[in-house]
Amino acid sequence: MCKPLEIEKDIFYVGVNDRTKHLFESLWPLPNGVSYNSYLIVDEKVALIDTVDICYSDVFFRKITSLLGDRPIDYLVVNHMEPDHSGSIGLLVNKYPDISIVGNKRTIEMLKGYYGVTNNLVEILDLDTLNLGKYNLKFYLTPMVHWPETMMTYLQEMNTLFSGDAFGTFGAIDGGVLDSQTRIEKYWDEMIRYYSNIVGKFGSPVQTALKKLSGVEIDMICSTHGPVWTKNGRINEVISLYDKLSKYDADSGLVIVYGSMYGNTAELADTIAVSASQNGVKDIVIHNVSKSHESDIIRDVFKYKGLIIGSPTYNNKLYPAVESVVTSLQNRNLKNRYFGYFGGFSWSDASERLLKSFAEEMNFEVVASPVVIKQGMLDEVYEKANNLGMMMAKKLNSDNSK
Ligand SMILES: Cc1cc2nc3c(=O)[nH]c(=O)nc-3n(C[C@H](O)[C@H](O)[C@H](O)COP(=O)(O)O)c2cc1C
Repeated sequence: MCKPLEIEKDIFYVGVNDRTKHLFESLWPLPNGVSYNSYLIVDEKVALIDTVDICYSDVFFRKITSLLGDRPIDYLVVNHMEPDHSGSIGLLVNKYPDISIVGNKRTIEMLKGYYGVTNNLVEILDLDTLNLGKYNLKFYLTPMVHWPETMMTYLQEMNTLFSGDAFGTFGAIDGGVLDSQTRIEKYWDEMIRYYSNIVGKFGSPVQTALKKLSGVEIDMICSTHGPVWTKNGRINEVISLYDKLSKYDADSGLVIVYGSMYGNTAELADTIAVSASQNGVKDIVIHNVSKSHESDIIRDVFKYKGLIIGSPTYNNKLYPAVESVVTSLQNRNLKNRYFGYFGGFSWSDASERLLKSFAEEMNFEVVASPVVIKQGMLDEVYEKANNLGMMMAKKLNSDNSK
């Protein structure tokens, strides 16, 4: 069993890795696993920050015991009640019956609802502090990042922020817990996939939280998933990334998302991409909705400023997997995209109308007329597709030259 790692004086990592689960929230693939992070602060009083998924409680408790022996834990601070972090609370309370559980009003409601825990609760208000001896914890309520009870806990004397799911990423911890101890590049796309799929809807609350914390000196961020971000590592980049994603800002580049049964819509996608490329766009990603996982599509849509969606008409609607992507983007309140669309039909088109109303609802800037094929490809359709690729490239290039 891994011993708890002292990541900073008196702060110990007692989290666990999950390389077994295939789908996080039964939805999102975990090709590199995921970690459930928990931390112990050892002072005159001992505070545990969050717990882990109940499936890993055995390893978790053995880690804690190997560090503390018979010494009790005085406080559990609950930054987030999602069961991948709160799952071991029931067992924790059995093991440490005198432990005080610290949370806000919403946390306390959920503790009762999920685990029937109603004793030894310490309800804190925004900006309250808790003394542990030589260290003090300060609590920042950050509702809807990404649940209503979410809060962050700041260890004042160490400039360390325990941020809950914020700044977290998919990907188990392969040895190095600190970002400075591991090659961090492998986490980058997974962090965007995590943000865009799990937190993506809540750009505005994330912005509110970032503003609230803007005056706070932060040398280390301990989130509940993935590496610990440090001053000697990538903390500034991670904060900037969160800021950018939550503002729905994106890099110059193009995502083309399409569905196709018989190849006509796919051919249009390629034609548009070639035209965009010939007009100078280097970052182009094409996703076939029937093959790419939707979470990868959403990640790339959050990454890039240009978005073009294509769909055949299917039973007078969008192709089902395209409709699913469109709904997911609506759910995530995606903003500020250059948009184009294309489609196909055989007798009565719905794709053009539906993608047009999607663009209007999302307030996207439509860069060119849509391209729609009736049955097979015709020369005039190629021209329109070329035009769409070129107009998208012009938009993206003009941003780059600003
Ligand atoms: C199950 C099914 C339902 C369809 N529904 C419609 C429809 O409602 N209206 C229409 O005009 N075409 C409909 N089509 C025809 C397709 O939209 C058309 O063949 C299109 O070109 C397919 O694009 P693809 O070659 O990219 O697969 C349907 C095709 C299938 C297989």
